[in-house]
Amino acid sequence: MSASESPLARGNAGVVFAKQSLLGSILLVNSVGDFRRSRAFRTVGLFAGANRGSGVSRFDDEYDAISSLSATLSQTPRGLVCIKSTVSRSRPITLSVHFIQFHAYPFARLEIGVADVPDNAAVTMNFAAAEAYRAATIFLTIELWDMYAALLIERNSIAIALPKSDVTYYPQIGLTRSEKTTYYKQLTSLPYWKQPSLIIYGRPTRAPRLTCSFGSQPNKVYRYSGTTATLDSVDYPPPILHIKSIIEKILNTEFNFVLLNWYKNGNDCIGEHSDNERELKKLGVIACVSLGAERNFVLRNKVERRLVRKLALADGSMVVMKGNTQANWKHSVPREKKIVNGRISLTFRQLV
Ligand SMILES: O=C(O)CCC(=O)C(=O)O
Ligand SMILES: [Fe+2]
Repeated sequence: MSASESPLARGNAGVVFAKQSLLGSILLVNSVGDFRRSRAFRTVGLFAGANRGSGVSRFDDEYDAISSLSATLSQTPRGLVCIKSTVSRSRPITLSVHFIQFHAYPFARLEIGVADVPDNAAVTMNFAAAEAYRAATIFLTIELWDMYAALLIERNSIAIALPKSDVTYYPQIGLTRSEKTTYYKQLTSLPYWKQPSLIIYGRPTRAPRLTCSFGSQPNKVYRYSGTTATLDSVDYPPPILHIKSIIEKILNTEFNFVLLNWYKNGNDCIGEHSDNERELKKLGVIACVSLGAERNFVLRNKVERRLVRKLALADGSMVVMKGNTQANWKHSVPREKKIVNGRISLTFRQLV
């Protein structure tokens, strides 16, 4: 079907379901046919395709190449519900159809299946058969996709074995390559960045990095190292909202404050400290998402000073500190003169 024949172009295809999910916007259209790229119909598709095997993968790295979307929604024997979705692309390649089957309410067991089908394989969207349970099923399925994504991200996480601490490294939180670069760019162009002044050993000092902060409660202030982070805005900029919603799903917790650090190059850094201010919830969670250049994150035991663990924080990764980590360990992002590119860290916190 050529683009001009596309149902969307003819205006007779409608969105039957759209939801912002852990994986981006999920969209089902009520007709098989060409899927035209437009702002209103952003990301389509789930999991299949290019980065298969890398954990959570999505189409949008390649979505210029996507030409059509179709999906099958059907109830299989034995009460299984199965959803298949496939996206055809302009380039002839083998597509993957990924489907989830859940065996029994309330989904004691979740099975993920992957099968390759030839490009442009005829796939029907059988809404007639699906009508009765369509809405509920789609909703549940998307919840399941989210669970699956969280599961994959969780499965790929690395518990950092350090005494008296609870530190986990998530190599990727599921952002696409293009999200990582656009979010970095969008965040660097925020108007709020400033160089905080800190009191270090009683002396006022300019911090070797830029910061800004956002939170849900306008009157909250957050003091650290002798400075006060007042909220720059109670409106989280869109990239932060997206990242916040992703990590809240992965970690199954909520954050009401985020402090951003922008290290313009390897000369910028943050000295050893622990985040144990009284404004922070006792034994709360601090989740630190990285965008941009890879930097080392160094944990050092407060008593056994030679006990040190260095983590390289990749673009799109997250390190999570919980429990008594702050009580027993300090962390820093040391100067690394050779690094020319910038990095932003988003440190999500829980203020009381
Ligand atoms: O940039 C980082 O990864 C760490 C930032 C940090 O420790 C903080 O803001 O408290
Ligand atoms: Fe910190």
